[in-house]
Amino acid sequence: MVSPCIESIEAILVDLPTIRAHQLAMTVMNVQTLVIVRLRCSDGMEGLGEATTIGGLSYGEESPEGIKLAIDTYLAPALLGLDASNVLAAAQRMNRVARGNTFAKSALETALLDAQGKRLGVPVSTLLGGAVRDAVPVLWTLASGDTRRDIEEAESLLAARRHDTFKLKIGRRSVAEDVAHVCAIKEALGARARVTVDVNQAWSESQAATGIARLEAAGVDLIEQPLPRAHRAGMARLAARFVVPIMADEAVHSPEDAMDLARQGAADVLALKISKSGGLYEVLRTAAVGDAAGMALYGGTMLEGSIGTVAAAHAFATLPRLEWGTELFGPLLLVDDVVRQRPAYQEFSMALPTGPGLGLALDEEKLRRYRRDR
Ligand SMILES: O=C(O)C[C@H]1C=CC(=O)O1
Ligand SMILES: [Mn+2]
Repeated sequence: MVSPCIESIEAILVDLPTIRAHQLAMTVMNVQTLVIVRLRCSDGMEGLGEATTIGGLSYGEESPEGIKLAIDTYLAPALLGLDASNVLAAAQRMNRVARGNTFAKSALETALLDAQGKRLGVPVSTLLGGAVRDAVPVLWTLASGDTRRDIEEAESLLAARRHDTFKLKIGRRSVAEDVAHVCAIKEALGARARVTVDVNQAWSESQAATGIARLEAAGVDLIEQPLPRAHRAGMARLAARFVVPIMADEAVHSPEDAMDLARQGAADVLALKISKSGGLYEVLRTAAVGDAAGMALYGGTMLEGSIGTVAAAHAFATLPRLEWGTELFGPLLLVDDVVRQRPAYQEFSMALPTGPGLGLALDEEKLRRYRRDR
């Protein structure tokens, strides 16, 4: 059998407005930029991939423009001509030509997996060993910046049975203001919803000690990345001090990070993201280390559109234990997308598409409409 080879790779910047302002500790988003990867193979198969960041360069080291540059200039030329059906060999080549740049690598690996799944007529989750669930639980992030509006949003999503867990983005305002905001929302929702917070590294250890004590007393269920990512010893002291679980997000990018966090007792829960890990295989390796160390797992997002979100869902659907569910709501934050059918959300979950590959098809007209270089 002749192996199909990788013939061309395109990285396209797509700008999509959000349904409302999304306020995080480090930025306010009104638009999300998707880097859409289109990978064509010599057997006619086409694979799709996606990478996003949050607020350009304000969240992490990669930006949409930088991801496109890394793909166009370094990663795509290194992949052209390789066997399109050997995803791990392609990943190894990418790691040889570029350090880091995990978001770009994740988008390319996703496109290879999508093409390979279509080639074999099976979903991406089947390529990864098989899905153990056909839907993943999905929470919603309340981040309008306004307490009353957040409560209304939560009430309507609870009534629609779309979400029953809400993550609040804090760390923009003072600890006292943030705590008051969270407590008001938790009090309004009571036992009907789980409430978690994401501080996105914004607190010092003493601010965290004060803030978490109050949030724990108010019944908040989970505290995400309260301290800067390098401050693992501080995270370990917080994890030992409080009963409410502490989750690592920015602090965990790799299996080695997961191992070190486990050794230090610096997190009870790990937020997994295909973008941080550099792809689906690597996020599952990170998950395996955390799981083996007794840490609970959570499927995270970089607020991707449908393509990146569904890719992550295929990986998370294969995890034996996914105690904290996922936050794969990215497509719901966008007014539109570049696929023909967006993933379906109901009964507090997102259903995994069942078609070959990712199970998604590009909407050419929408791609033309929203691409930056139109
Ligand atoms: O977890 C993050 O830090 C990023 C992201 C996930 C949900 C959300 O609203 O922002
Ligand atoms: Mn986070």
